[in-house]
Amino acid sequence: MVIGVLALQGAFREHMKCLENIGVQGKLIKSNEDLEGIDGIIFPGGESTAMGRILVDFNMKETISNKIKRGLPAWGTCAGMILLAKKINRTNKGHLEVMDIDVKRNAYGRQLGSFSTKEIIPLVSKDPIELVFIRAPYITKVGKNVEILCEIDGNIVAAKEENMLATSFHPELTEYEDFHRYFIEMIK
Ligand SMILES: NC(=O)CC[C@H](N)C(=O)O
Repeated sequence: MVIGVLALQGAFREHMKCLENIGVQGKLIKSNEDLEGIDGIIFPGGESTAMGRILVDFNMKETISNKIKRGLPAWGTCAGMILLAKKINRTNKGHLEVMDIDVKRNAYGRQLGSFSTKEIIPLVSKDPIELVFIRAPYITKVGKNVEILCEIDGNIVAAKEENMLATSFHPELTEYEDFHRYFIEMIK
């Protein structure tokens, strides 16, 4: 199994390390050609506007969006979740626009709104795992096929829809690999 990690900007190295830790081969994705031969793709945290613009500049936006719509498993963490969302901040605009969620950017405020917490996420881990939120978004609305995996203080921070997974937080920045294992199980 080979998991692509979008490597245009943001915390892609951390996701590569987590994949290595669980014995899964990662592949840095910097062009459409790199998309060949991958079994899934991860969109890391970073700046969604920057990543979205580079996807357009590199002519990757439609290619990736179509692959996900045709079933390529995809997981977005923080900015990566924003890339997947159909709607951002109640506009009708997104980036890849593949997952039936509306997201609010910088939902906890900007840098000062960053925090971490330990939670049990029933479908993902039986023990509490650390969730790290950095200038994080959250989901404000989900479509009928979206399964909510985690809510904190009434805000949706993790969800799944068919072949897609979205987390407001950064599992790649913690020692907990439960979400990476969960994503791999989604693919198997
Ligand atoms: N840690 C992150 O990925 C921050 C996301 C960033 N605030 C954005 O809106 O794109």
